[in-house]
Amino acid sequence: MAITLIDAAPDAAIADWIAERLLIALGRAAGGPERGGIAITVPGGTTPFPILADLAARPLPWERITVWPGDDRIVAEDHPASNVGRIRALLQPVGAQIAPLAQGAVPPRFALAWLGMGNDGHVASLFPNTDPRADAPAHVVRIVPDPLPPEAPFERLSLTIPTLIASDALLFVIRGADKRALFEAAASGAHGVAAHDLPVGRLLAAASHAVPPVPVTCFC
Ligand SMILES: O=C1O[C@H](COP(=O)(O)O)[C@@H](O)[C@H](O)[C@H]1O
Repeated sequence: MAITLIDAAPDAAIADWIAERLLIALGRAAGGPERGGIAITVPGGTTPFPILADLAARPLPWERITVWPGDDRIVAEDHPASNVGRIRALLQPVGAQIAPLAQGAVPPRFALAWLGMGNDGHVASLFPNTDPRADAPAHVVRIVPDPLPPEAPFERLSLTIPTLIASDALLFVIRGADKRALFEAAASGAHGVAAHDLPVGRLLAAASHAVPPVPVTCFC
């Protein structure tokens, strides 16, 4: 599997990596059918926002970038738990187009699908008990986590594994030794079926089986 693990890096170094990938993707898109535009997806939760703030301060051509949340909590945009509200607050002022999730929406191919991961191995809002599996649709789904995560006890909207692997590259940014161990287990299967069967494991497996395989980088 084409997975590159990069040891815990400061937010600025991760922002450097992302900015470089965005510029490469924008260069490829110039003159293409999307008239030079690209779409990316970014995570919610806590980890991404300092990195997004760093990126927003950089002179990127944000007006050519459409940003989709990878998942969201079903709350008003001005609620502190709204991923799209926090993403919009940072990136709309610098010119990015923001695409709030809507149930049934079909996302574009992403130049970069940036993800976090929960302690339970959830990615986007695909939780172990509620992730649509073999029949996962290629559109945004509504999910009721079971149990509701105490830190954000809301119903969710989420991209699915088929929509996430319709990307040129996957990026994970995760923090902490426990999450790193879980990610490595999911990637290698070394801890058996359980880690592979988590949403993160199934996403990594789908990325590796895609044609061509989707490259994965993890800052962890
Ligand atoms: O609920 C969520 O949690 C995960 C992980 O968040 P973090 O706070 O541990 O970084 C996140 O990736 C997801 O987008 C979010 O909605």
